[in-house]
Amino acid sequence: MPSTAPEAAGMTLVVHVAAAVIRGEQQRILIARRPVGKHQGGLWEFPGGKVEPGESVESALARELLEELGITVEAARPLIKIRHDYPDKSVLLDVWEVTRFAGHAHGVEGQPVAWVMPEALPGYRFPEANLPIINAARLPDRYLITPEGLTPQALLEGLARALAQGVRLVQLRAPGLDEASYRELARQALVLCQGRAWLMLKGPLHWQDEFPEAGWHLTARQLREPLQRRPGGWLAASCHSEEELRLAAEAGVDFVTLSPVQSTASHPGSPALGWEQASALLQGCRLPAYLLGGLGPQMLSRALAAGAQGVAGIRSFWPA
Ligand SMILES: Nc1nc2c([nH]c(=O)n2[C@@H]2O[C@H](COP(=O)(O)OP(=O)(O)OP(=O)(O)O)[C@@H](O)[C@H]2O)c(=O)[nH]1
Ligand SMILES: [Mg+2]
Repeated sequence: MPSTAPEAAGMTLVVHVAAAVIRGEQQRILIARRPVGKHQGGLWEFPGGKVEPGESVESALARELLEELGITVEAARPLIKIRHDYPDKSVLLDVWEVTRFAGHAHGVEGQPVAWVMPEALPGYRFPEANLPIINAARLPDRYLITPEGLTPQALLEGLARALAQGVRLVQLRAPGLDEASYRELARQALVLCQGRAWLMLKGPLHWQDEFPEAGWHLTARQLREPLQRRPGGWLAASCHSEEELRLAAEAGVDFVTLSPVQSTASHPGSPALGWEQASALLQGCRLPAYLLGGLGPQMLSRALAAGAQGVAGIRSFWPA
């Protein structure tokens, strides 16, 4: 698709930028240092540059990475799009994950480059717009939500199987359990997940202090309550509308689920968004978002094309 960059959105000129999260060995990611004197100079960045008029974002990405790093892109997929207003400039960062490339990556323009582990990214200074990119680069493309109606024992057994299959992000959802049983289950699940996957818990925010290693997944209702963000684990939220996506962004959550994309057995009463509306909502959302609701792993490429971080699932992701 031809680019409209720089595009006029109302009165604001938005500079369309193609940027790359380049994966190398051991999942390391290439970052480069912006020359002092340039916009956001001296900070680290994901390599890339402006999309030229008439150029597609994929061509721009390939051209910029050849110019700046001397590499040829062989495989890439959309990761996240971030619209950001700096005091002096508005950008649309169109970020792609480069999963395969040829050539030896080096700073062609003399800029320092570094291959860093995803979890080390938060230790580098990036431009203000980049935080969601860092989160998107660290998060996996599948988010498992545990099915309801299972005993704690069955939940732990299923969780162990899911971890063995490589699941890296899990939400412990067990609405049928009383509070004490849920908290006990959470403690055991955290032990299972340690060093293998991130565990997201649900419940009142004052429980968080009991589970410092856990992430927290807020309900849409909790998004409307006063929120105290704690340092440490991930903070996520369940969103179903444009308003909730906006509240999540304002609350500073790290990622969201957007649901229901299709109608599901677990939530029969909720009207589905459908793919078209889900994609439209993602266009306006700067946070990594997992699509949820009647989707399975086979819908991953469609979700990525719609602008999602990936797919979240309950039954379809639960190991048999
Ligand atoms: N490449 C890149 N640009 C970023 C990032 N984050 C961010 O805010 N930007 C902003 O996006 C714009 C694109 O910048 P660029 O300087 O790379 O563009 P370019 O390669 O075409 O450079 P040029 O202006 O020297 O031709 C800049 O205003 C920059 O500050 C990032 O992670 N990577
Ligand atoms: Mg550049």
